[in-house]
Amino acid sequence: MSDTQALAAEIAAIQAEMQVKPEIDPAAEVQHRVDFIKTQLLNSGLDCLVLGISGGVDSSTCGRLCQIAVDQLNASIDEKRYRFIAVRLPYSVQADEDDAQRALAFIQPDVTLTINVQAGADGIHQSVMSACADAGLESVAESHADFCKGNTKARMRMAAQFQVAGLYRGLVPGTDHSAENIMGFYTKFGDGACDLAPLFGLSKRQVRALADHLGACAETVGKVPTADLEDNQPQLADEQALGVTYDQIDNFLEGREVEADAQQVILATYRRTAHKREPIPVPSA
Ligand SMILES: Nc1ncnc2c1ncn2[C@@H]1O[C@H](COP(=O)(O)OP(=O)(O)OC[C@H]2O[C@@H]([n+]3cccc(C(=O)O)c3)[C@H](O)[C@@H]2O)[C@@H](O)[C@H]1O
Ligand SMILES: Nc1ncnc2c1ncn2[C@@H]1O[C@H](COP(=O)(O)OP(=O)(O)OP(=O)(O)O)[C@@H](O)[C@H]1O
Ligand SMILES: [Mg+2]
Repeated sequence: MSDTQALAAEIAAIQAEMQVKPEIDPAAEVQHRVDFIKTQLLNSGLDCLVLGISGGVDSSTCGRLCQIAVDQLNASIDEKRYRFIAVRLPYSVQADEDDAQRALAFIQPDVTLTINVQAGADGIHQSVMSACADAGLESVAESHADFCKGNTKARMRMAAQFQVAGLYRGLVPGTDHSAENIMGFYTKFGDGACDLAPLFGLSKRQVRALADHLGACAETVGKVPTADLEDNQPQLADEQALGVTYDQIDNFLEGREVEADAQQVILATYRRTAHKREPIPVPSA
């Protein structure tokens, strides 16, 4: 096989793994994913869904799908057994809190909780930093420590959601879709940790199309994606961190033309983050 053929085969395999369709019917995708959520909840024997709502388009869309799913389940048994619990998880005060409130107004969750993750994230960060210093480990650049602390914030959010799920017999959906999945653009065992991933198989623009179909307002549908994890770079746009645009990632996923340099970044990032998509390695028997 020539290098060109090997590259084409690798791209085709990644596209198949990511399961993104070149075109979608948003109404059909909504019902398909609502049915998926209902099946997962029924099969679990549990009673609720617990999801962090940031104000971004991913959690707005996933949250609305969850609320529709529990509404449909309750209607089918004519009883209010199932609930969707939306969780606001600010680190102190969130700069784009207005967007989060807009998202909640769109989702209309059965229950909304607000859990400030600052004390937990700061506590573990400070304990880690002083333990490393006390042990004489070399100091790391302030920017790198802040980046790592950002991942701790994501893991605090994960811990909070799973505690609520434990308390009230719930599942934790995740908001990872294929444009994030291909780039490994999530915190391992942070927002990447979930019981089900209803948005998988969608590109970012397809997530926006579902949000629009569901009736989200233009601000939510078009909101600039941000992980907003770093103290030193608040509201950093994902596209700046990724080095490619979501349009370029979506074009790759949907099998459209992609500029050569963007394709290189996508492939290199996919390979580097393979460990996040693999099962945990174990020794052979
Ligand atoms: N080759 C390898 N084989 C097995 N494991 C490997 C490994 N390389 C790293 N690891 C492990 O993985 C860890 C690194 O992964 P991780 O902790 O995730 O950290 P990392 O991938 O470095 O950072 C997460 C990235 O995702 C972004 N993010 C996070 C959360 C939400 C969003 C969003 O879109 O909103 C984006 C965040 O801004 C950042 O750019 C290492 O510390 C190590 O434990
Ligand atoms: N401040 C927050 N409050 C509640 N949940 C949060 C918060 N920040 C992140 N999350 C959770 O972590 C998930 C991953 O964040 P991510 O930024 O990828 O999604 P988003 O904010 O919904 O959309 P976008 O990627 O467009 O910003 C969110 O979907 C949400 O479930
Ligand atoms: Mg976000």
